[in-house]
Amino acid sequence: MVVAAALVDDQGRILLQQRPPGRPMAGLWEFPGGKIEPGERPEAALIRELEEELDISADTACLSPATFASADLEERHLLLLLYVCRRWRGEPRPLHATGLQWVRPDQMHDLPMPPADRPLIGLLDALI
Ligand SMILES: Nc1nc2c([nH]c(=O)n2[C@H]2C[C@H](O)[C@@H](COP(=O)(O)OP(=O)(O)OP(=O)(O)O)O2)c(=O)[nH]1
Repeated sequence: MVVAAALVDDQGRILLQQRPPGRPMAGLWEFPGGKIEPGERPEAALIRELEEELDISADTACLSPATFASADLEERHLLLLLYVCRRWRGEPRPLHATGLQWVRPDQMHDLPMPPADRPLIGLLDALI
């Protein structure tokens, strides 16, 4: 079970981060987030991941459940809960990622992204 955020800026662009070398799916552009730890609430996990990965602070009230992805991932099954977040404190910095970029949903079709993320693009386009 993974939580991830579509951080949306005032131009309707979404922040993607590039997975670093040496890890599964290296080089692919993903939504910031990560695994929920045992006993952790999903929103708390996402707030923690946003701090760890981007050095930003978000409040639970600003995390809107948007959609989810369900996909087979090698020997496991991935359930990815995607939240939309339009308000946070701080300027995102790539603490874990190779890079960051702000993109409109329609631009995501041209980016290498994890396969599970593909069905989320159209939904985000309609939501934002
Ligand atoms: N964060 C994120 N993970 C995604 C996306 N799409 C997708 O298939 N995944 C997969 C990749 C990984 O198998 C899993 C996330 O696990 P991860 O290893 O990146 O998470 P983590 O930050 O908790 O890392 P760690 O504890 O294993 O170091 O979800 C996405 O858009 N964002």
